[in-house]
Amino acid sequence: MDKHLPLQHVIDSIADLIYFKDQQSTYVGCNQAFARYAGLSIAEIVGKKDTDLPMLSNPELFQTRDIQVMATLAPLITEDWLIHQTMGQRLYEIVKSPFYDDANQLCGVIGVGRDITNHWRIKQRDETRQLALALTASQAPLQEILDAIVKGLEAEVSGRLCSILLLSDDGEHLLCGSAPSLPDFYNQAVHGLSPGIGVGSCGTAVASGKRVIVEDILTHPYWAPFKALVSQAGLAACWSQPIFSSSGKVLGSFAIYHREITHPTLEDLTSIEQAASITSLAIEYHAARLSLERQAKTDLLTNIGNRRYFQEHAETILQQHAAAKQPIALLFIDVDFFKLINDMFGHKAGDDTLIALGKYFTECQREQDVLARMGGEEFAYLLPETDGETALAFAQQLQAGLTRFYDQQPHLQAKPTLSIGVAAFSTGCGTLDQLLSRADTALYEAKNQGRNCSKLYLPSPPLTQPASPTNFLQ
Ligand SMILES: Nc1nc2c(ncn2[C@@H]2O[C@H](COP(=O)(O)OP(=O)(O)OP(=O)(O)O)[C@@H](O)[C@H]2O)c(=O)[nH]1
Repeated sequence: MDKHLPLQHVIDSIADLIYFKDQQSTYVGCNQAFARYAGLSIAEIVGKKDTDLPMLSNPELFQTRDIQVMATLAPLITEDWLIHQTMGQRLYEIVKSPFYDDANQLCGVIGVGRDITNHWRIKQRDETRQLALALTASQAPLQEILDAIVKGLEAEVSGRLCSILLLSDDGEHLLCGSAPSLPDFYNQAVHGLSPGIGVGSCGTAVASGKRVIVEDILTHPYWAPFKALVSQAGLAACWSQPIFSSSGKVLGSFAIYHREITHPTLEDLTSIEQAASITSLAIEYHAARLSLERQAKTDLLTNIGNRRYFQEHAETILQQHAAAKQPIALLFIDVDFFKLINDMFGHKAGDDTLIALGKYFTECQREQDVLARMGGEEFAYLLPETDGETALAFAQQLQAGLTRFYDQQPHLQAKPTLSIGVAAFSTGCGTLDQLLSRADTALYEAKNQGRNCSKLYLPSPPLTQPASPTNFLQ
């Protein structure tokens, strides 16, 4: 090997960008990599200043740094975005050092720039992942987590617009999960579309379970039905990755759009895959949490709300009624002689009766009512915007309709009657405990009166006459 290779030949073999400037910040030389990046020849670069080069968005800053390096005689390391004609913006770590001639006199600045875009993108993606995990662990709303993932992916590469579409539970529709940078009219048009081959990149990705790369939307058959829409939104490319659950079910799609016709790099493909995988984790965790919450508030036997569910809802509704001074009522329902059913037919028959009653109460429930199994053979209804008399009428209807319901349940061995205590606050004012306690008092009265009836709690009237021995004698 030639020990005296010319310097130019040596530096041309280096992939980093290398350049030399004189004390006036005028280029005196560079390597081929630098010239290629600038889109000029080395000869064209020599004699130019930073302001003459197309790759710098802030050339004045670069010249100021040259002056700083020459004044301090110390190297300066910075990270800067440079504009590339075809690759867009790239992040470079630039090391500027003072440059000395043969006589060891300062004669300018030498700079070496290394492309650290991919390294930065990985770091950026890792931060997005950490943020999404932290938000998920802190039980943040799903919307907030999806927005964080989308914004993190957008920040990775300038010009990207990301979106998450979620597949509805019935698998029939695409629902907008997060797309903060896409125009509202576009999101509204996509929301509710049915996935299918040829329904844009995302509809196709969801339907096929495969990644769909469309580099030029306007010429691609998958986008034919949406040309006017994407033109209006100014979108040119869309790469879409299906989001899979841990069991392999498609949950939706993660998409990256560009405003110019754009081919994905390997790094882009890794990026979209990782975004889809962290999105899947957030969606599944959220669904598991919702399911746990639902289970914690559901009575396992009858599948209606339990006491915890009732209390949470009732407290809030009561407060709203008190503020609006609206009437509100409560029905406390107890199955008559239920112990006898267990004793005569066995526990399973008792369970079947409770399940059937849960179904009956659900059928009779109005949309605004809160129904729950309070424990054992006790059920309750909270009846918003209902006064005592109306609630009593509803309780009586429940009892009257029961025979018809039982007629449709031939499998039931035991068909017991109900006793119902009714209580109401005419202006919504009072605590839930007070309302429950009054309904319980009324229920006690119904039981005492022979069961199979409803009683409305009436506060005892104040005594107008003191009791006298004559009264007792009567
Ligand atoms: N099968 C079944 N029985 C239950 C369940 N929960 C509570 N029970 C039974 O329900 C019965 C309630 O009995 P009691 O409170 O004495 O009331 P009752 O027999 O309905 O009599 P009255 O309320 O006075 O009409 C008890 O025997 C409990 O064991 C359940 O989930 N399934």
